[in-house]
Amino acid sequence: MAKRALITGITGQDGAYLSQYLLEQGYEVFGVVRRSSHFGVADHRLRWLGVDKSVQLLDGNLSDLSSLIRLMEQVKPDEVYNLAAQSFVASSWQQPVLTANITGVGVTNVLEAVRLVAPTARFYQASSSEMYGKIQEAAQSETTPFYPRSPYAVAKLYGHWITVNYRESFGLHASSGILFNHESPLRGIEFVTRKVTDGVARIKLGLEKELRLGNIDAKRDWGHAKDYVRAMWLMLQQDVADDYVVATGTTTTVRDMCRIAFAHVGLEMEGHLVIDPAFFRPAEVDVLLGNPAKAKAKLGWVPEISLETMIREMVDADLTRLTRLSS
Ligand SMILES: C[C@H]1O[C@H](OP(=O)(O)OP(=O)(O)OC[C@H]2O[C@@H](n3cnc4c(=O)[nH]c(N)nc43)[C@H](O)[C@@H]2O)[C@@H](O)[C@@H](O)C1=O
Repeated sequence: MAKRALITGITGQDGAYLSQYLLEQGYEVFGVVRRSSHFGVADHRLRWLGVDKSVQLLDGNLSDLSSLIRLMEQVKPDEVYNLAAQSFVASSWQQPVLTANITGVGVTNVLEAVRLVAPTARFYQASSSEMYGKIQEAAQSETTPFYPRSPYAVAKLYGHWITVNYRESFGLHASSGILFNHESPLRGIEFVTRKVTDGVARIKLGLEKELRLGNIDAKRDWGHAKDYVRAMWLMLQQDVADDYVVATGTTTTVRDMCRIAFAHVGLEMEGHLVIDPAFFRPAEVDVLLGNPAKAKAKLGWVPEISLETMIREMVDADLTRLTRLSS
């Protein structure tokens, strides 16, 4: 019998790559999709990977416990991956209550549905390196204290601890992956890597002249989403549920990431980059650097795709996309 996986946030970047990975492993994949008047375009990432016809999309919402209970009854999942969230840090200052309700309390709704209907299912929570915020240790591991710096990070911290609590209170097989930034050609355009690769492609094609960014001194530990969804799956294959940092162990400034993108198309960054105060945040996370030693030792997980390779792949994908659009 094929294993059954239920993914919240299936239409996002990680949902799409995780679906592809699980289908390759022979899983039946079900995804929770919130209703929207744009339903027809919601699955564009799944289509990009060619897996849209192989997954089953079901109507549900993290803020509606009854919908999640019904989905658990219908799907009877072996594994549940909670990837849904309001995930854009900058927006969390504009929509702090929605972010708390979905990114934070939404986790409890999924956990409750699992506990009530599918208590033997294995559960994965998408926790975030943003929880480290104002860092308390140079390289952040599972034991580093948290110090969130945005409504998003505060909500993720709640989601993280409620996952730990349900594991300890009810014996659920609930694991939390503390994932550092992970990107790909399927990344949303509002996040800095994709904004840069799309902007560089537009400048190369003569569609734009400049790229406007905020704090380019910020440093992030960037990996590839394709590598990171493998770590999610590995966590749920362990006998005992636990929490793991997933990162590359290398940190790079936004400036240097940007330079890689411009260099790939043979352009100088200096003549095109404009610093725009509109993109600065009320409170910034200056630097993140993950220590993935535990994931390596216990899961045998190592990232395979470098930042340079990923940024080049993203620029090439944006060039192709924009060329197709303008022809
Ligand atoms: C792990 C974590 O990873 C992501 O959160 P993020 O790190 O906030 O990602 P980002 O790409 O929006 O910003 C990265 C850095 O880049 C700086 N930056 C400069 N100029 C612009 C700019 O123009 N746009 C943006 N977006 N950022 C800019 C910005 O100030 C920040 O320091 C999410 O997936 C989140 O869900 C998550 O969990």
